[in-house]
Amino acid sequence: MNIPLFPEQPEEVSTGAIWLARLALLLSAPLNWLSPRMMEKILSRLVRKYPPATEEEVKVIRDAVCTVSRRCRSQEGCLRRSLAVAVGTWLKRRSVSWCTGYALEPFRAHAWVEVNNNPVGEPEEVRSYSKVISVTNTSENEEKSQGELESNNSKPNELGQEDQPVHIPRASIRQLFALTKGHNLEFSLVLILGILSAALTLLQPNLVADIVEQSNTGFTISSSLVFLILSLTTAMVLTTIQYYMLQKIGEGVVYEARTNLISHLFRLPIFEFDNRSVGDMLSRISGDSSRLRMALIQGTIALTSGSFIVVGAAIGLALKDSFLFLTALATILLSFIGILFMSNIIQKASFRVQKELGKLSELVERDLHAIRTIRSTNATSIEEEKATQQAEHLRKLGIRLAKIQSFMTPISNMSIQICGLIVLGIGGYRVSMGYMTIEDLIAFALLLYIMIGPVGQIFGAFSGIGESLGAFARIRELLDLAIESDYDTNTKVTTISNPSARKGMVVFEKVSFGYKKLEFGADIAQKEAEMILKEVSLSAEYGKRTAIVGPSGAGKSTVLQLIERFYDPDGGYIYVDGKDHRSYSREELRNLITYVEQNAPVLPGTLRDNLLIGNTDVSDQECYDVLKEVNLNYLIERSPDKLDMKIGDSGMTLSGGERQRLALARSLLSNSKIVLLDELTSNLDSLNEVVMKKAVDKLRESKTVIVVAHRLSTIVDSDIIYVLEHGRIVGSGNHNELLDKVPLYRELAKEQFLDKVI
Ligand SMILES: Nc1ncnc2c1ncn2[C@@H]1O[C@H](COP(=O)(O)OP(=O)(O)OP(=O)(O)O)[C@@H](O)[C@H]1O
Repeated sequence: MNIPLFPEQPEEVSTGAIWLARLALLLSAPLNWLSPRMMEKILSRLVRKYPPATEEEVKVIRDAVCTVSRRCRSQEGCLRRSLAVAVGTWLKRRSVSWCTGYALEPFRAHAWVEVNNNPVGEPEEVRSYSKVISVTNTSENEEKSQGELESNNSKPNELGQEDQPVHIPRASIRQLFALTKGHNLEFSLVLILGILSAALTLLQPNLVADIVEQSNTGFTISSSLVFLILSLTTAMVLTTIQYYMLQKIGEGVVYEARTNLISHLFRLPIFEFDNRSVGDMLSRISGDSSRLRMALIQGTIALTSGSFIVVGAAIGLALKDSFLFLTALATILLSFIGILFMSNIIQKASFRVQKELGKLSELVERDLHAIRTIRSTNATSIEEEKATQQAEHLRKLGIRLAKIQSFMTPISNMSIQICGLIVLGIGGYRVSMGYMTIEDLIAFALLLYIMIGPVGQIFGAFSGIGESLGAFARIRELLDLAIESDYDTNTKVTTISNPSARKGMVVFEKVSFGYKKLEFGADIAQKEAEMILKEVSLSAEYGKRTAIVGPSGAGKSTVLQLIERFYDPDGGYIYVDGKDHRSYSREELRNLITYVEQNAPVLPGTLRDNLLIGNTDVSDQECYDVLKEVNLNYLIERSPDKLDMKIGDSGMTLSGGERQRLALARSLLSNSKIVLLDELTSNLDSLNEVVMKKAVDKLRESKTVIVVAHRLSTIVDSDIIYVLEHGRIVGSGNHNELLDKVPLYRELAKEQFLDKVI
């Protein structure tokens, strides 16, 4: 859902208002970078003196701002527009209130303008925003502040249809260099060093000219010679320091990009992982992040010392002969346009290389995970062939990129040579016509020579920046995805309460869900074929064991994933511990629940690490006790490292059954009220199955336990069993009741020789 924060088709306004809006947008632009509290301070200072605007006046400015600024479907957009309206009214010596707030869904934050506490022309929905900041137009005392915008000014995440990822995402140089924000001091130092070394370099031709002039009278150690040596060595030292500092900044930027990406990936909604490959994500963290360094170093050198030398030499050239200078400039500009065009192609080619590299990582990573299956099925050569083909494809793309890049150097060299030839040709002509002296032409050529290196540097930087922008675009593609909490709601969302959903219970009320996201406003009834769960109603009580059984693919694990809020239902309600489960923050909700996944994955690390995931407040003795309870005590007995014994990557050194028992041990240690166990006994022998049943029974005493199982022997004595078929509940009751009235259950029981009443 997109709330029209401001009208997308504003009313027509006068040209004067449009210009006022442009000015207001320009003046308010720097405010966009400030924290909401700072904005609040500045705006309240601005508006304090002036009388309040009328709603009509504000609407005119608002429509003008909406006409000038194109879109407003994000936090950033509404901030920009509402600030501009506030500044626009101030320019007209009027004032308004400026507010920001939280929306329940789908936006995290919103900003708007109020007159006499009424949002101007906003739809009803805005009233459901919980206000965070309000700057009033009457007195400072009335300024309200209810806390700061949470999660700082992180980039907006839009949820509209328009935001489908484009095929090749683009990133701008500004966005790339914004990564250096935390290194302003170092950057200023690099800039100063750049200016100093450029100044020293520009001095050198004059010093050489002096030395040549003085050498007419024989060689002497003149002050010019001393200065020349000094300027050469000082410039070298300054450049070394400059390079070192840039490398340092580069490392900082790579670190920043990497950590931002990692932290963002950890917070993406689960559905984002359904169609993305882990290998590709990893290559963005490792390869793409490293590529940012190159652009920053090359670009900054070119833009600091390089551009100063170019500007300084250009001024010198223009002073010597402006006509000749303009001719040289025209040739350089022409090749510059060509290079710019090629840099664009490099960016796209580099993006493709990175993307294919991601695919190769994905392929190898997947194979390495399934290495046992690959070996046992003799599929090594086939998989190797696939990886080789992908590497070959990558090689071809790399060569294509190299071809484009290698054009850059000859083009820049050729343009420089052409420039030199033109200067000499036209210069010679001008000397012969008496427009300039031969000494001036020599000096001109010398200055041009000094300029050549930095011009080449600048051209080269475009190639490097193009490549880094390709990599940065891939990083941004992930960073621009909304994180899980963006879809969060707050306590005010509590909608309908269900009297039967009491404390400690998990209740499903007509829950429908499909993995394929429905368009906004789509009728669920008409999309039944796409639904994995269809109007599922069930309830799991505290102190009882609730089982869900059914054929493979019926939707059993999906039920558990909805309770965890990995996905949100398309219809119906879920109540957890007496409340609509959307009324909790995800963190609160997950604190209430322990979830043991189907394959009981184990994190790489020690036995202790795995027992204490999410719950560090556990003593060693408790760990030993719980391991004994699940019959895993032999693990610590056979290893001298005890709880610190290492478990291989993904628990490879444990058997499937041991992993399941370890997962159960973890849930026995947790303090959560609700335990969800998905196929916990699939890998167990009958002895260990009995041990597990006992442990689950112990859990049931103080928790709500929901068990998903194929093997009916593990759940026949559950308090209530739900039978799920094709996403629908086809029966519920205890084992005996189900045998009697649900044919599917009877069939399942018969297959497992459990069709006897117990
Ligand atoms: N992330 C996903 N994206 C799309 N479809 C999915 C996803 N996860 C599961 N499905 C589909 O949803 C259906 C129900 O899956 P679910 O894992 O809930 O079944 P299940 O009853 O637990 O099966 P099993 O007993 O084999 O584990 C299946 O058809 C499955 O293919």
